[in-house]
Amino acid sequence: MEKQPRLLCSELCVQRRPYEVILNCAILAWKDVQIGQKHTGRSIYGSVKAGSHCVPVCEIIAVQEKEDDSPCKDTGKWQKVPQSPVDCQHAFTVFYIERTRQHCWRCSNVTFHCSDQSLCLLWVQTIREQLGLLTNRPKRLLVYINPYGGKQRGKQIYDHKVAPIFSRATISTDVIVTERANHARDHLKTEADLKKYDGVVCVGGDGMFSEIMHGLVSRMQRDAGVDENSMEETLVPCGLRIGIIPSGSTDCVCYATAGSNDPVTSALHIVVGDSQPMDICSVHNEDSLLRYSVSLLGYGFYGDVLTDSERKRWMGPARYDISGVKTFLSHRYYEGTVSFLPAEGNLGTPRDKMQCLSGCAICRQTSSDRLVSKDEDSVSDAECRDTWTVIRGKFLAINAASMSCACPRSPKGLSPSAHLADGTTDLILVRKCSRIDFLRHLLRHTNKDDQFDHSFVEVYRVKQFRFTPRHQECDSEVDLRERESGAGGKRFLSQICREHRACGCMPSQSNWNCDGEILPYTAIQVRVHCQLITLFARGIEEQPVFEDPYTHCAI
Ligand SMILES: CCCCCCCCCCCCC/C=C/[C@@H](O)[C@H](CO)NC(=O)CCCCCCCCCCCCCCC
Ligand SMILES: Nc1ncnc2c1ncn2[C@@H]1O[C@H](COP(=O)(O)OP(=O)(O)OP(=O)(O)O)[C@@H](O)[C@H]1O
Ligand SMILES: [Ca+2]
Repeated sequence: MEKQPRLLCSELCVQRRPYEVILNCAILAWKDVQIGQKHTGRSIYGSVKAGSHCVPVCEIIAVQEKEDDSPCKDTGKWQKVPQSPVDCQHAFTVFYIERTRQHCWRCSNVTFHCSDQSLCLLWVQTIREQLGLLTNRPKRLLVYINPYGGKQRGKQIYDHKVAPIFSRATISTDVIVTERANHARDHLKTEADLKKYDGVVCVGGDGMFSEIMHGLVSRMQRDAGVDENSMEETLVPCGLRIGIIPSGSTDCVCYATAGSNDPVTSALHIVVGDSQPMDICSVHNEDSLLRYSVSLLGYGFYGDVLTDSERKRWMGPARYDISGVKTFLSHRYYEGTVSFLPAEGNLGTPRDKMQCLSGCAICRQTSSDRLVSKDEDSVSDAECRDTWTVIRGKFLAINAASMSCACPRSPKGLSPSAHLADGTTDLILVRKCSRIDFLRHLLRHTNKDDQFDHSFVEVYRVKQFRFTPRHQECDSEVDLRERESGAGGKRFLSQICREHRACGCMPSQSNWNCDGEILPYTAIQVRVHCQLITLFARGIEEQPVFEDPYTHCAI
């Protein structure tokens, strides 16, 4: 990293030891002057080895002056801190982000004691000025809490873990505790004065996130006069960022965008004003929009798990495991036709093992391509090229994963290489197979083995897809023939019905699981809308890099 000009450099006391403290516009660093040169290379992430510490300014949460004669933090006793080497009566505390286990962040702090008040004020003022330059940080948030999501701890989590962080960062909030399902969605769609806010936060699970996303996306389209029902329309992106404080049963949107489902980590991503664009699928039946989806659209296995689990909501998160085992044992398969428009260009493949990490090159490339060609994903162009692929078959599961869908149950997710913001979804077709093979496939979602490496599994990266269940294929085929051949159509109809009886299969059908909601139709048409919303997140960070913290702190 290039050396930045110093804004301040002083000798201050930390825990009664003298430290050389430096602030430039990129970092705050402090080094124990007695340990001096002995330190070795180490993490850029504010760790504490060898008496040297370094925190990027963009990861400082706040700075606060300490009252005179307050109890010394280090001893807990009321006392005047010793005068040597510097007088320590005047002090200020810096609150900053510290990385802990597995992508989790914590709010840490350090108190610097100064020789005189003017020096203390200078430090406080200069750090505040630097923080003031970080214009991506939200100042006013609208927060919706679902008190009944997950283990029903949403309110408690917000009050005890999140509100104190927002208040430390001087973020003002309007908080609404929801009173019914769709309360948040409807409020956002019709009532909320969005101009007052820099972002919207939901406290809950994927269902609650879905409410917020539907409210905001619909509001944007309505205000812009865009018809959401039409698949051909280019939707207008949302201006407000969305934060997720996870307290649901699966929390897959939070887990796949932050790397954990930890409420404090999510609150800190909001405070520092992170931005992660995200794709959204619109799901249609004929000329009407059914819903939007950001994570899983699943027919067959995941549809059946969800349908069964809805009757067991009272069990909390365990309902998915019980319904999962039950659905697995029932081993139902479904017939139908899947058609899709494959993704073109350098968008990778679902089996390329290129995980979508923070600053992902594929998603960044997609962003810049979109700036060049605004019309790049227009439906009519694609359809004109007539590149639809059609697959008929018997399936245990048809899944579309617009992101990895990583969650605590499956840390690498349904499609480990799916991208958050590339304008595509990964279509996973699991054909009819034996129970033991299906179990092998499911088990691979929980370990390092490749869940797509089975003869009965196919996976495609697509921009649009359609599904028609077999019984509707018959109907539409009949309709078409009847229309085409007039009276002769009646003969054709009876022939199809005879064939159907002969094959002995009951026209069974499943439901679509759309991000945890059941869709009322089985025949659907889906289109991916690239980067329609932005979250307060940064994607999953790579493991820390090691570097000399004091002089070459990489940021
Ligand atoms: C043997 C162990 C196999 C474990 C396999 C685990 C695979 C888990 C994959 C999870 C993918 C989650 C995708 C996210 C979907 C969310 O938009 C949605 C809303 O929150 N959640 C669900 O639909 C909730 C979906 C929850 C699905 C749970 C499925 C559990 C399957 C258990 C099968 C057990 C077979 C045991 C045989 C003896
Ligand atoms: N006050 C409320 N009363 C009843 N239901 C509500 C209320 N507020 C929100 N909901 C609904 O509760 C449903 C589930 O909420 P949420 O997503 O927070 O938890 P979950 O289902 O346990 O978690 P996940 O979606 O991660 O599996 C959502 O679909 C939401 O619409
Ligand atoms: Ca995607």
